[in-house]
Amino acid sequence: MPKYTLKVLTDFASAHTLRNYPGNCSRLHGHNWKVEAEVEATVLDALGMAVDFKTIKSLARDIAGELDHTYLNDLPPFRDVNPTAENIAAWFFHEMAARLNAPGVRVSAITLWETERACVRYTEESPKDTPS
Ligand SMILES: Nc1nc2c(c(=O)[nH]1)N=C([C@H](O)[C@H](O)COP(=O)(O)OP(=O)(O)OP(=O)(O)O)CN2
Ligand SMILES: [Zn+2]
Repeated sequence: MPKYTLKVLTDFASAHTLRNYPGNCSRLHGHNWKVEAEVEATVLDALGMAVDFKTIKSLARDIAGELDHTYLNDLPPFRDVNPTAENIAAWFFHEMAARLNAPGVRVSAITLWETERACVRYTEESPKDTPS
């Protein structure tokens, strides 16, 4: 079966502190975060598109916009959850999945670059991928 993986890029700038971190990342500092959002589909529409890039760019930008120029620790999702790259990527994935309303298309991965040298890629295994 064919599989199309589409990827769009966006970014945001925000500050955070890592609670209980044994080092200087527990101090206030900021990053220019980069987000790679991937969605996958197995079928194309009559135009030959899995989903319009404009649709997924707009979604990714809207979600990134909620984080842009904020202090992440103050936002509801990160008041009790440390705003690590891992937790931000997972939150972004779930926000994107909840808002993507295109038949036969699903969010497959969010890669979040915290610096130019470090990123996390968040995915979710479907039950059929899990060994029994
Ligand atoms: N697994 C994770 N490790 C770290 C995270 C994280 O979210 N997940 N976050 C941090 C800090 O936020 C920190 O700001 C990152 O700093 P660092 O990796 O030290 O980046 P630098 O570019 O400043 O440092 P170099 O050592 O020069 O690469 C830390 N770890
Ligand atoms: Zn940091």
